[in-house]
Amino acid sequence: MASSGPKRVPIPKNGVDYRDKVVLAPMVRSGELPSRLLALKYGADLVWGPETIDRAIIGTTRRLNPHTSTIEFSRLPTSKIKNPTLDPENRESVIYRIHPDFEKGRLIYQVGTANPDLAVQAAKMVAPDVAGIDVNAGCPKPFSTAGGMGAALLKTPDLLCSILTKLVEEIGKVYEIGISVKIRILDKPEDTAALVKRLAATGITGLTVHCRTTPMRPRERAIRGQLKMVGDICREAGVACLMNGDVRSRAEALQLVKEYGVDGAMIATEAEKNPSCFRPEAEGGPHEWRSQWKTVVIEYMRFALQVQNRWGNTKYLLGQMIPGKEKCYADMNSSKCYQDVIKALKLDSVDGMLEQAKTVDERLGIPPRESRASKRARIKEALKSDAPVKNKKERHEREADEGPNAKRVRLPNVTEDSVPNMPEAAAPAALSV
Ligand SMILES: Cc1cc2nc3c(=O)[nH]c(=O)nc-3n(C[C@H](O)[C@H](O)[C@H](O)COP(=O)(O)O)c2cc1C
Repeated sequence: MASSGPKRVPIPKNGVDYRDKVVLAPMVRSGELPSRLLALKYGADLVWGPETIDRAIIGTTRRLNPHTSTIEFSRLPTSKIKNPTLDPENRESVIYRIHPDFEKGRLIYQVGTANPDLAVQAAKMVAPDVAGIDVNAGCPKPFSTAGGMGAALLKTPDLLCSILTKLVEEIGKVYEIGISVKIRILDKPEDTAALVKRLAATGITGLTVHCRTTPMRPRERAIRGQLKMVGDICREAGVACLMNGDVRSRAEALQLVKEYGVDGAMIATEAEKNPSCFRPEAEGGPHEWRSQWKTVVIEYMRFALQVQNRWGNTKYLLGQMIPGKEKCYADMNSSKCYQDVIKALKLDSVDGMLEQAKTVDERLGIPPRESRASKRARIKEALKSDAPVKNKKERHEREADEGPNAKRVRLPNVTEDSVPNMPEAAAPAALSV
């Protein structure tokens, strides 16, 4: 990889060298702990956590969860304050979760901020547990830019530089971890160049450039025309430069890094769908998604259960990883708890996963519920011989099967909603006549 240069900012003792790395991008929702662990398992060199706003992490309580061996930063949800009887370990209150063993030296915390003091306060909360702090200066969403955060910082370079300088002085140097920034390109290359020069002079050790301008939609092709220039400026300043935008695999990343003279690459959307994109070619490269998604999903489920991931997040990620055309996509979508989804994915016979799912449901306080798909299948089964006859042809067919005098008993008012939850084995008997 192109990592030689006239100058190199020294690598902090507890921090990371961003050079020669293919990394998982920061992704709200899609960058929670199980997703990061899976990316690492498949070979990601570093993982970014989802952007977490400074005020969200400030004031949280750090504790080790003995059930999962993870460090959790949590706060009391408002509902819990109103109702003190709620389970004190309610997962919904966890703002950020880290696996101190698996992520050691490889996790970058991304902060959303528009205020140097709050940025430092937030960074102090997690600094002993992470290898670097990254500032989000690229998010175009109104919830970020409205507060002057994310891509809005590209228009206030003085503020962005003061945030980075303060983080370098009060966090980077004190905790000896890396400080970096993630930006987007600006319309004019000369404006991007001027900005990157200023940022690189703040003492940061890494800079990621997302090769899209702020108004560009994710589906628009990344523009790589300014990339070499950004890489050159960073190298001149001794700052590692990661490229981002439309990188789909480790192999492609390595080739692009060479082509554009940057130090590494960051993958987002492809990793969300198929984290095996980080697999080295020597290990077979990425799985072919449409045919082998299940291999990846099984590994994901192992991590989700192991760290007792929030159910809603697990379901969301499964929605990204399972091709929409698969039959089990709909079943997964109607799942209401871990036990449901394990059955929907037909993983009940895999390594005690169903048992584990039961424990996790209990720990997360998710009441056992039957999915719509399973309920529908059960009702269909129970009503099979009693379904109303639609037309003459159907009646003839049925009479041929059962004889004209076959006893036909309709179940009164049995609808999908009126069938109570009951063990599947008990259902047909309860409905038989
Ligand atoms: C679901 C999702 C969430 C994202 N959240 C963040 C975020 O928290 N912080 C950030 O800097 N960028 C975020 N991004 C942008 C990505 O990090 C990345 O810059 C962008 O998707 C381009 O990379 P790609 O072409 O590989 O998808 C997010 C993207 C996606 C798809």
